[in-house]
Amino acid sequence: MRFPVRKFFSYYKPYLPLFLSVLACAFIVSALTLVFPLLVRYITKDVLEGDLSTALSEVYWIGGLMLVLVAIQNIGNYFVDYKGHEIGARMERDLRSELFAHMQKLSFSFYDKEKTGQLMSRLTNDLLQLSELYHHGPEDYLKYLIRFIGAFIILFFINAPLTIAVFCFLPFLGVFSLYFNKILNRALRRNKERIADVNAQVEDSLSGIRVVKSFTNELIEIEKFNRENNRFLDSRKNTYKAEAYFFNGVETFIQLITITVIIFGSTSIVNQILDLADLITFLLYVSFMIEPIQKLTHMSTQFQEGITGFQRFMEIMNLKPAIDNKSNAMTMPKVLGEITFQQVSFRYEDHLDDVFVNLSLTIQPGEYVALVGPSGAGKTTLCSLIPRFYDVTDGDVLLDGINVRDIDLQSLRKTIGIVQQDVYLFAGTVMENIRYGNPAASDEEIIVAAKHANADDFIMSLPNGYDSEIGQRGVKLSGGQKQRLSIARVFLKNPPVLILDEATSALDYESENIVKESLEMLAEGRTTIVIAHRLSTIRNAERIFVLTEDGIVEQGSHNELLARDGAYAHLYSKQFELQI
Ligand SMILES: Nc1ncnc2c1ncn2[C@@H]1O[C@H](COP(=O)(O)OP(=O)(O)OP(=O)(O)O)[C@@H](O)[C@H]1O
Repeated sequence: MRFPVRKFFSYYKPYLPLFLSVLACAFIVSALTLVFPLLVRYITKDVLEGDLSTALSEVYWIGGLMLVLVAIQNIGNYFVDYKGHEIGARMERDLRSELFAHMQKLSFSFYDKEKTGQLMSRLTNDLLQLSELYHHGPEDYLKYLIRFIGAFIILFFINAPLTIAVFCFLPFLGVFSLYFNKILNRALRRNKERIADVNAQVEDSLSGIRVVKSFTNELIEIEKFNRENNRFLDSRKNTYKAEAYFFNGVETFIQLITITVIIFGSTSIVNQILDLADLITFLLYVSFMIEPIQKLTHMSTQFQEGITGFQRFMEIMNLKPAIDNKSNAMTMPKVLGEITFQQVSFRYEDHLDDVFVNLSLTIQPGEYVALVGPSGAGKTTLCSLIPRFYDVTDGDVLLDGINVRDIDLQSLRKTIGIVQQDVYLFAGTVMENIRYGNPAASDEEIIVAAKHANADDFIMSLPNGYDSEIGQRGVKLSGGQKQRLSIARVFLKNPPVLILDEATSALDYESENIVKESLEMLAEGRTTIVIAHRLSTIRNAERIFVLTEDGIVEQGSHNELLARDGAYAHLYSKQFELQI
């Protein structure tokens, strides 16, 4: 991936005035640094040429001048350090926010492929060195470039042949640095991938800690973690090896430069081409030239980390959401809730087989229908096409006769409420979790929704009522209680279309009855699609669709389908036998 230079620099835009003042300050500080060896040269020449009384008085005023310069430099450095770092940190914050906002837009198909822990790593670890790069990058390069060019000019005036001898090493040093920067970039990129794998492993193991413990598989998890941790160590070892080659290679060049100056300088003194004061000044300016090389070499790891972090940031930013709004997407006015699948075919990305082909069906506004069929037939998938969690491979899905692809995504998804078997609650209070259904709802509306969902009684029995913390993913609640909170959330959302995907299948008999009651209330006046394995729960559906790998093979009421003695009757009798 080529480094996106323009995009990288675009993040300076909001802070340009402040950043330019930091740069100007860095410029002044660097330029002032160049004056010091000249002052030293001035004094040394006076002392060496024997004019001691003048030298002494000049030492005082030059010393005073140096103090003033040092004070200006330190104030300037304080401003550069503090404000420069602040700007860098702000920019890193901006990138992180932008990445998170972008991730929110990416579609299900993206999340099907990516591991959560790795994405977390991109958001945190990867961006950590960016503030340093944004701050130190331009500022240090400017600072050191000024010193370097300044030192070169002054050196050239002191002794041109010696300066040229010193500069002969630089092209080699340049090629050497470029080569190792490439190797470092690769090594640091691998580091980031490996730490992302470690994060993914932690996320996976800790999210499933209950399963780990119930199977007493802690040792397996520790082994898996250690494997990733060791891979991270290996990649770091490679990075340190590259760094050691690089740093020491640069040091060798620097030593060669110093030795050259000493040998050529000493012979020049012997040949009376150069005096001692010039040689001291020369050595000071050479150190001025060398210091930038050393500093930039040692910072190159940080810079490269920032660069690889930015490249990995751009990999995600360049991804377009697989499902997005059309430019002229329409906002739905009042939705009646008619749902039509027209010759719909669907295949998951990277999969060879279609989940269904040429499937057609229509659900009337306000109708209560059930979707049954063997596991893996595609019931959940079919329902996920209505809110466009995935787009059809072929055919159309219509809501009130309008193609869902033509509807603004927010507007479309606002019309659909989903209650699943797998309830996801956020760490926070009961109130906050129900409010998720409608962030603008008042406390009173939330309590009404909870009452409709048969949740008010148990909420009031919690230590802090609606303000009780429910723990990560709602661990402090029972399955039935979590389900009732999720139903309250949908009551609050008040959508005209409802999808109940195995909403009661994980519950015991008593909880199931309470939840069923609230679901029936929720379904009133809405187009409702119920996905159920337990056929006894959908007997009252107006129509039942039987979905198998051959598509919709039957539809009708419970009694009609039993009378037909086909697939549904077969499924039903199988379940009935099992229950006996
Ligand atoms: N995100 C996904 N990526 C790839 N394939 C998937 C994905 N989700 C489901 N599938 C596959 O699509 C097919 C249909 O799955 P789906 O969950 O829709 O079936 P289902 O009828 O709802 O099953 P169940 O009754 O067991 O919940 C299955 O073969 C499944 O493996």
